[in-house]
Amino acid sequence: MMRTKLLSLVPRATVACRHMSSATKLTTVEVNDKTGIATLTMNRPPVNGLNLELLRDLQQSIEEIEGNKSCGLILTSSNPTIFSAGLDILEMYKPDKERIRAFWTQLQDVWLALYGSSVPTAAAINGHSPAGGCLLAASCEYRVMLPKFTIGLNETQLGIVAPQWFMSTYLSILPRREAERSLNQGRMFTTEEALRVGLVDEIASSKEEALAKCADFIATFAKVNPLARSLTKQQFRSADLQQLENERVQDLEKFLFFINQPAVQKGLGIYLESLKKKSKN
Ligand SMILES: CCCCCCCCCCCCC/C=C/C(=O)SCCNC(=O)CCNC(=O)[C@H](O)C(C)(C)COP(=O)(O)OP(=O)(O)OC[C@H]1O[C@@H](n2cnc3c(N)ncnc32)[C@H](O)[C@@H]1OP(=O)(O)O
Repeated sequence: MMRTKLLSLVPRATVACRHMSSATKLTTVEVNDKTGIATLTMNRPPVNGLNLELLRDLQQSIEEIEGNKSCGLILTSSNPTIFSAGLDILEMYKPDKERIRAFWTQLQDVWLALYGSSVPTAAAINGHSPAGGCLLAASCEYRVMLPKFTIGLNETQLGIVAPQWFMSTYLSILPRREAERSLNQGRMFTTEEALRVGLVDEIASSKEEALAKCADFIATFAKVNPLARSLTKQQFRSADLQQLENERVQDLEKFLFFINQPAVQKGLGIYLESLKKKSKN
């Protein structure tokens, strides 16, 4: 907060972008002084796996952006080929009892903050975006993706089940038939396929272009009354948000029960091994 206040004293002409949060975190926030748009970058090598710490930083950054009166939020990644590999499977495989509770609760918080954000949101998807990575992108209002990557909710391929609020997020973008079929299949879409079904809105040839297209989308609201816009967005999303708010505890217990099933643990172990083998080849 102190940092933000001090930065606001710096004459505007001298800085094009203000770094609002520290690079020691797993996320950074940069606010463009010209457009007022905040870019939130995930930075957890090697694959932006969503572990407890990255989720905490994501939530703090979203709150920071909500609090600093930014005109919009663009979510992206510092990794040139991976937006996010989704939930860090190591959080769910042979989990620590207390930590896994905190982890899932934090994921719920991030989704509530991002899906329910009062500012316009867009994702510059500059790399692969499976499962939890897709959830983050899909929680935004607009998506621009680079070619030759993949995106989708692939949970069933791992022998796990996307909970109701993952499904609601998909349903806020895709026609019901497409959402149901691709979730059942655990389908990963190529960039071109994602554009065709409407999972992404545009394709860009570079990260810079993706960020610019996201900024253009956010700029479409420049002349719209911000309160009217955000209350309208809230009305569209409130049923989904309320459902998770009302069922948070049950959702956590369902997750814990499911993830601790021996068959699920065995499946996650095999999947992790296959990822490790692949990375060694
Ligand atoms: C009645 C109804 C009941 C309902 C109940 C509901 C209960 C809820 C159940 C649980 C729901 C959970 C929802 C889960 C969501 C998820 O997000 S699960 C995660 C899914 N993610 C993936 O499948 C992606 C896996 N990764 C990849 O496909 C690739 O890594 C990549 C992202 C395409 C990148 O490829 P590449 O650049 O080639 O990198 P790699 O060499 O593959 O990986 C580098 C190292 O990173 C490790 N790694 C990759 N992904 C993950 C990950 N998600 N978690 C942990 N670690 C990961 C990989 O193993 C490599 O590690 P090293 O070998 O040690 O280098």
